Amino acid sequence: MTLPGPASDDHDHAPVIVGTAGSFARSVLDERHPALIERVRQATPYPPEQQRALDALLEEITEGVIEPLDEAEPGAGQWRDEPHYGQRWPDVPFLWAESFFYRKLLAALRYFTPGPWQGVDPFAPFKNAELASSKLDDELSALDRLPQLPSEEQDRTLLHSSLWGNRADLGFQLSAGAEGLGARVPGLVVDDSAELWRILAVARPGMVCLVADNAGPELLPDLVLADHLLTTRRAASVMLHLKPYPYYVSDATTADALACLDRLTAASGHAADVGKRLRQAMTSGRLILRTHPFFCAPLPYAFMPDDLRRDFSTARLTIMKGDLNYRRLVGDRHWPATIPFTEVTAYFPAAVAALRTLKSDVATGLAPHALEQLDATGEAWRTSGTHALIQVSV
Ligand SMILES: O=P(O)(O)OC[C@H]1O[C@](O)(CO)[C@@H](O)[C@@H]1O
Repeated sequence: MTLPGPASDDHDHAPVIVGTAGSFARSVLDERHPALIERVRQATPYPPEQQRALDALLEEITEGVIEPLDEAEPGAGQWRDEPHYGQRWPDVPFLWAESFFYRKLLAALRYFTPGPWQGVDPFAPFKNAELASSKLDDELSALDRLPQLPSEEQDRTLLHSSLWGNRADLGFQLSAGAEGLGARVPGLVVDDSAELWRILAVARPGMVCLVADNAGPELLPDLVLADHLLTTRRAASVMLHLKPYPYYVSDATTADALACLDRLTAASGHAADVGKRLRQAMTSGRLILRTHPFFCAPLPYAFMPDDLRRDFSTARLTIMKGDLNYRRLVGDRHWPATIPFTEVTAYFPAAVAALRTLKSDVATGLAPHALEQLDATGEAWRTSGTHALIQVSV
């Protein structure tokens, strides 16, 4: 999974994000990852072997250098030729370091090793607690008011619930701590939603790819949006791309998608109707699940493999959810924030939309005056999850 050469000259110009001292990336590596190891230990009574492996991982990420996976680890071959071994974690690309951390965490917990712990999602206790929360009951009941809204308002409401659902990521909440998440800033940093609806307003609807991000409170509104696209005939089918294994704490896997469907069908009113329709859509092939291994790769989408490129190229529109997908879509670099979104996504094989709350340093496609205003606030608008955007490139 070595990063191939730059896709274009532009990729040479903006520095790749690494864990520079004092940076946001560094706080993730130094604070969030050790805290996550502790949370995982507390959530599940792992036996001594796994406890020792967690100790070793903690020591490696805090005091050591990056070590390859053990040769006996299933799938180790895919990570054999990486160029970053022997370096300190903050000194390599942040995107790579985070991705490899999650892979090593799963190796320590024997997630891929045949035996009693194979396939046990270490983040399931957190995901389950979120999905069971009564706050979600209220949000699902609120859907009953949807049919009374004018159709444009329905579109906007469901698109924005899916967008803001992205704040509900458990890794992010780990560092938000007791103060909780800052208040949302209502106006979007960029709003290309009119273009998004225009792309989907065609006589013969096509397939829409929805690249999911977090499970539970984000995936539920994503599924409701998928149902809305199908029922309003903006999409003939929806291909829902999920993670093939647990990743970035709350990222959605197939098990999480099925749990969300159950949560919908077990609700009442409109939510239950959505759940039933989506179950039918799955059995009839109009809601298609995919778990391509590339969704857990430490690479930008510019380096996606041909089969995934084919899926995206046959879609009328691909909707990328969340911050990590955004970093992978535009490249995890210190871009000038005013560089056009269309320029950094020019390699993408068809229309693509990003629905993201801002939770890392990357920003593109901002109008110069918007950037000035944001910087003038003195707030951490890039990383605090208080701001959001909808960007589209055709
Ligand atoms: O769930 P999301 O929106 O992809 O956000 C995950 C984000 O969490 C981080 O891992 C740390 O903030 C980011 O680097 C990443 O982009």
